[in-house]
Amino acid sequence: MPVNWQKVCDYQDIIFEKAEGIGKITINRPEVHNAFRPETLSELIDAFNRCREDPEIGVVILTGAGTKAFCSGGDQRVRGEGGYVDQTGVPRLNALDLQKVIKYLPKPVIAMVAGYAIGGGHVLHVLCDLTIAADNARFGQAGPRVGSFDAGWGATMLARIVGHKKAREIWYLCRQYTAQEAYEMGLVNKVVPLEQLEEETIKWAKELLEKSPTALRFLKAAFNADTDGLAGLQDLAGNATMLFYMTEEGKEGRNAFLEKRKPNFSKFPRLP
Ligand SMILES: CC(C)(COP(=O)(O)OP(=O)(O)OC[C@H]1O[C@@H](n2cnc3c(N)ncnc32)[C@H](O)[C@@H]1OP(=O)(O)O)[C@@H](O)C(=O)NCCC(=O)NCCSC(=O)CCC(=O)c1ccccc1C(=O)O
Repeated sequence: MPVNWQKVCDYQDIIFEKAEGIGKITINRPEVHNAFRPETLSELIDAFNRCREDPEIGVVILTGAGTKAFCSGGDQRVRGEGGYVDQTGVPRLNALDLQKVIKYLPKPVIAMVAGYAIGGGHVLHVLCDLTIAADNARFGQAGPRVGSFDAGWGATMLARIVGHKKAREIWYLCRQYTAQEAYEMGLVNKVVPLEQLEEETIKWAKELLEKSPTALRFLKAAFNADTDGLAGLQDLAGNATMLFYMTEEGKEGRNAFLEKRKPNFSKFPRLP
């Protein structure tokens, strides 16, 4: 059954739609294989933040317009000195800000990849929770060929996923890998014929929507905490605080303060 996507709001470089609990964000610059410029990244960050705020959305799909590319990374035409130059003349590296937003969105993000996922575009799919690839997908890094590198999550998360030897090969040699090769190295979750890509991705999204949102939220935070040191722990701990605020024990502390009495925590069990 096809999903009846409804546009959420207007953007210049992206399309943001939602339906049936799923947010779908599409990089819409097919003339440059969906390369991103600073404005694209600002819009993506805005759309992801809206997904975070929207209680109707439980899963987000990130994709690229057309069948030729998911995303080919930074738009080399606007690369200046010190970053990618926006329309006001300011050089930016705001792909890094988008990476944080995807990684810390407390909802699963699925990369739906047809065609090229290259350079900074490849890093985006690496940071998504899951990747569903069409059989025409091609994956790779391009930095050392074009005088760039992502020595943050772009390198280190990739190594966590495919292992150090393979990650070094991918980054140092800038080769491209087929969808099947990416599947075999654990870089994508499923490969399907191009014409089934959206149907299969929606199937995975709906399966996620049947699961406990709090369980998924904590699992995502735990996977982040494993790699992100104190920042990851801060996020995991924030989720724990959110849950604690929902308990009677948590509420007793607040109520006692507001009622100007001593809190009575004696009724709460000290479980083993
Ligand atoms: C993806 C290709 C291998 C596809 O090749 P092919 O099918 O032959 O198509 P083309 O004819 O090359 O491309 C069609 C059309 O698109 C234009 N185009 C493609 N990619 C880009 C791009 N990245 N920027 C600008 N334009 C692009 C291409 O010129 C064609 O247009 P015409 O008008 O027809 O000429 C191949 O396209 C390819 O290799 N593309 C470039 C890949 C690449 O080098 N990407 C950049 C890597 S570096 C990067 O992404 C860093 C950005 C980043 O995220 C980052 C990292 C670390 C810190 C901070 C940041 C940050 O904030 O940005």
